[in-house]
Amino acid sequence: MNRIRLLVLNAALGPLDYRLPDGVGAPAGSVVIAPLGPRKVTGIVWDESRLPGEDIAFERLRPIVEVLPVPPLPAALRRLIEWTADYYCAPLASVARMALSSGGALGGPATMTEYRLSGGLPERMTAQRLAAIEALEGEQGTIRELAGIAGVSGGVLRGLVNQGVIEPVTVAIDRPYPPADPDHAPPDLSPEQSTVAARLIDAVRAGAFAPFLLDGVTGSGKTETYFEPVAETIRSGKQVLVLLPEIALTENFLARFAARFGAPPVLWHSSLKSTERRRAWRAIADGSAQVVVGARSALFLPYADLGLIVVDEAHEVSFKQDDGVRYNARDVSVMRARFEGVPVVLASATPALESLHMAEIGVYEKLELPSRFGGASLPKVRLVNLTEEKPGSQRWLARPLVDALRERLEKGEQSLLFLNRRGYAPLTLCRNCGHRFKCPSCSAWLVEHRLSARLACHHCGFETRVPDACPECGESDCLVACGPGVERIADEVRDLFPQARIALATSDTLNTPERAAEFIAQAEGKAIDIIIGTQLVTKGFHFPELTLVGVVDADLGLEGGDLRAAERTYSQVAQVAGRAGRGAKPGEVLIQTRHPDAPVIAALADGDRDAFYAAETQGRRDAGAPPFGRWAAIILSSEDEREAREAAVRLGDVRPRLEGVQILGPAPAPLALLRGRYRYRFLVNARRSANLQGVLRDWIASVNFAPGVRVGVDVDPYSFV
Ligand SMILES: Nc1ncnc2c1ncn2[C@@H]1O[C@H](COP(=O)(O)OP(=O)(O)OP(=O)(O)O)[C@@H](O)[C@H]1O
Ligand SMILES: [Zn+2]
Repeated sequence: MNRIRLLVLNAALGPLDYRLPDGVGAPAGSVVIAPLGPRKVTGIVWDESRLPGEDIAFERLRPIVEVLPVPPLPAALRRLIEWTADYYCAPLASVARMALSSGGALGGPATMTEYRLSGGLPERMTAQRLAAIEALEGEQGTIRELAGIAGVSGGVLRGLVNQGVIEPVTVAIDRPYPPADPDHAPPDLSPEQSTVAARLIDAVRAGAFAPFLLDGVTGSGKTETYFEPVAETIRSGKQVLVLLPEIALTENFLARFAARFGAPPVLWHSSLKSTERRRAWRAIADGSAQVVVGARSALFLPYADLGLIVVDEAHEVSFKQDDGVRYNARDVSVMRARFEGVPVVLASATPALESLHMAEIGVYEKLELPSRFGGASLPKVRLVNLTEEKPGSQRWLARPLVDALRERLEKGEQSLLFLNRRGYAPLTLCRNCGHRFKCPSCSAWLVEHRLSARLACHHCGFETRVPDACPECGESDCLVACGPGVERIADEVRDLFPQARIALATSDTLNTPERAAEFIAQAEGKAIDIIIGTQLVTKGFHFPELTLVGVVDADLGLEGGDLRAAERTYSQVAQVAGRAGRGAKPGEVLIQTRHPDAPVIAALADGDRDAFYAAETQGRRDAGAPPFGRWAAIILSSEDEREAREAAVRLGDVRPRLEGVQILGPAPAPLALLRGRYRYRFLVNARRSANLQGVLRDWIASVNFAPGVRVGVDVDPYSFV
């Protein structure tokens, strides 16, 4: 049959049928270009039975324009796309788009011109030319790259090209990646690690769906351990996907990976250059990319032959995507493994409650690494009660923490201060008239960044110079910073210890892989005494000389009515605490708090993870919260506040009244204005047995919204703003 059904990559369009020109084959999954009115669209040939469409007579169908030269998306990936769209109430096209996230790659193989020495000599030899020719011996690259190597201008080299001294060569753009060697440098695993590795290797060999929770304390060597099943997968010729929560972590990971396997893995993240993105996409799709390390967006790529998925730091909230398709990469990973029929490993020292629950009910197999590698012990934790030990005015470090820092400085050991707040101060106001600096397009305060002399909105990216005078009353020298951010803590530390070498580690300072690498090198090389950082430094890093961790404000995360506030606080503090004492010297953790009796703080002080999870589990059970019940949020937004409100009221008027489904709202969202859009919110709490997605879909479909209204559905929401 040369009739095909296309999933067109445009969320506003339904499936469309086309005709295949004679002699053209396009099995399901093929990526094609098709005419649409006067335009052309990209589409994916979809299984007709799974995508109901209109019945249009064959004669009326238009022929497609061409089949793109890429492998068809495999069936397992098509099933994953369907599942994700269905579960997260997202348009199929929006999910499918994530699989085709390199426009360049879809064009097929391409070539470029590189240059190398031809062996000839110039008519007139100059000292500069001679030096360039010597430097380029054995090199090949673009004129730009060669100019860099030879330390001359491109003009000099082009002169040599004209004289035939340097010759052009045509090469494929997508050079193959250097192969990883599974037996390059295997470590000696501890007995504990070996047991876990052996179990995972068995699962790789079995080649069937098997979800694992790798629950190992900080510093237990989870990475070293899961590298063994990675090696086994490479041996079998299949591909591995390792998901990491943050690009800042990848530098560290890449170095360890290269040490173990003799070559770097293939990287995937949103800030890849388009040529790298193209090269990676094609290698993933043709199966030559052995190990892909990426952010959550790597999850939807068209792996030719996946053999294993690892989600490292699986508890991390950044696996949850909060715009576009709102999905949780941790959960979708498990689904992908299921459709692919391969093992998946969720690794963490502080697993999400949902993951632990799955292990408890026997769905995930739990593998444990209960002790640190190499005999290191877990750090001692001490609470600093801020209601008793008050820091001075405009100061945030209490006496015990200052003393502990001093002690480390005297001993030449490293400390880390953690405060999850970028910038200098979260709020700036005018002493004269009380004016507070607000974002013009969000209901949020502007955060002062002193390093860049700016006031910035952390929600929409709006930035403005710090003014000399108050824009409201015109008074100068009257602006006051309220509360601390990491930059302000750094000032305080500088004040206390002028001789200390200090490093700020935030997404503002470590915003490129080079800067992250430099920071790691300095910290490992003992060139830093005190690190002051945000959540960026809470995980993954291994600095053997670091013996003190100070949590500046453990209560910060508990503010705001977030469903997971306690869990997030627990994991953040436990993770950052886990950076202390990983080497030979024991570590100590000081937690500053105003609520030493709050269950989560007490559990952290006692190192009693089980008690914390037990209490948290009970709380969730009582509230019908996940994993015992289900949550979803609906957010209606519009640039016009009245339009948004009216849409919310109309949707509220037709709310379904069903057994086991409770609907709260509409109410203005806590972030009532975001990026210039007014937002109203419903929260839906359903029993596990209810068909939550079906209810949401029918309900939303029953209202015709004004064109300016956007309807966002967030299934299993993390952020309640
Ligand atoms: N078998 C081993 N042989 C040699 N070194 C090891 C071994 N296992 C772990 N290590 C080293 O111990 C340190 C801690 O390991 P790793 O960073 O993998 O721990 P982790 O469990 O991922 O910790 P976290 O959850 O805190 O990030 C690393 O420097 C690692 O190289
Ligand atoms: Zn803003």
